Amino acid sequence: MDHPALSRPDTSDPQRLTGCPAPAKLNLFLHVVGRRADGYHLLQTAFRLLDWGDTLDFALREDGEIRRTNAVAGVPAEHDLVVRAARLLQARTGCTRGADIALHKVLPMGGGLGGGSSDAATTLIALNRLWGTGLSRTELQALGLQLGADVPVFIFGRDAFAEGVGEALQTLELPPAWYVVLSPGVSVSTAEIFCAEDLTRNTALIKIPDFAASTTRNDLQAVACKRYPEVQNAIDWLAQFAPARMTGSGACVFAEVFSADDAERIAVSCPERWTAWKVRSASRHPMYEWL
Ligand SMILES: C[C@@](CO)(OP(=O)(O)O)[C@H](O)COP(=O)(O)OP(=O)(O)OC[C@H]1O[C@@H](n2ccc(N)nc2=O)[C@H](O)[C@@H]1O
Ligand SMILES: Nc1ncnc2c1ncn2[C@@H]1O[C@H](COP(=O)(O)OP(=O)(O)O)[C@@H](O)[C@H]1O
Repeated sequence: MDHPALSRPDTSDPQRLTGCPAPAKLNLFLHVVGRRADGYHLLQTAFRLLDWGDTLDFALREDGEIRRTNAVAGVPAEHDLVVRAARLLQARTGCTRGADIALHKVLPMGGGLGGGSSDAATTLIALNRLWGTGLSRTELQALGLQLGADVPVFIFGRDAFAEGVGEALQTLELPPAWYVVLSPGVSVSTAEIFCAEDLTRNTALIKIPDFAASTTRNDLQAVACKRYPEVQNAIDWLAQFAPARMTGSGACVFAEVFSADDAERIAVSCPERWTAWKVRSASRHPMYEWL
């Protein structure tokens, strides 16, 4: 499937920010290298930002209320990371302003594309500007980590090599690339995959320069494929064209291809029961300069 590229928000009205992008990510590799006492896993992973994602609109409210103004299938407003992010920023800064928030969902949920986390990151960046709360990038990253391990990288705003639970970030300089991203039509719970008895949790540490050359993998892939055979089927199908692997805890799988034309050709030949997208990398978050 084709999709519009992400654009920059409209900032012409000081009372609102419309068309704020929330890009997807891929985990180019993901190694589980240990486990913390609280059960969270220590990782090494490479995050790649994509020129594809959700968009959000924010309108200032002076009464302090946080309202999501549209329905989102499968995500009640009170559970939405967007609403939780807005409340967290209020609590952290003592801000008495509120917002109406519209979330235009494009990314498949439970896909390992980080959609919910990116929505939350965009909310923190946008409201920090709309409310004039003035937190720095580092402060927002720390706040975002309270919402989920994947939130900080979207505030960091660049391709990154990540350690810790995904919050210790170093910039990665990667050449532009085209990908085919394929959703095998199942939604995978991140917690379910990390809790699995059969997950390998002791992969040896690598150094950043080894990343391209070394044999990396996604340690979560075998676990997800065992529980969701369609993920393995999707990898096998995509691997006919280029090396294919799962992103994050799944369910989406991806392959880097040589050109936009190759991506298009492969995406349109995807079996009907799945959905495939032609996607370009984005080396920076479109709102990177706001922090
Ligand atoms: C696997 C990754 C790779 O980028 O992405 P997704 O597949 O979710 O996109 C992330 O580590 C997911 O980050 P995120 O989706 O924010 O996870 P969180 O909400 O913080 O955690 C959900 C659950 O996953 C487990 N979890 C998550 C991250 C981590 N480093 N170790 C864990 O054990 C915990 O059981 C936690 O309760
Ligand atoms: N704004 C949001 N967008 C998507 N999912 C959300 C959102 N807020 C909360 N969630 C919850 O988070 C779960 C996983 O979200 P998502 O980020 O799409 O997947 P993943 O973590 O696999 O990348 C969803 O199934 C949903 O229950």
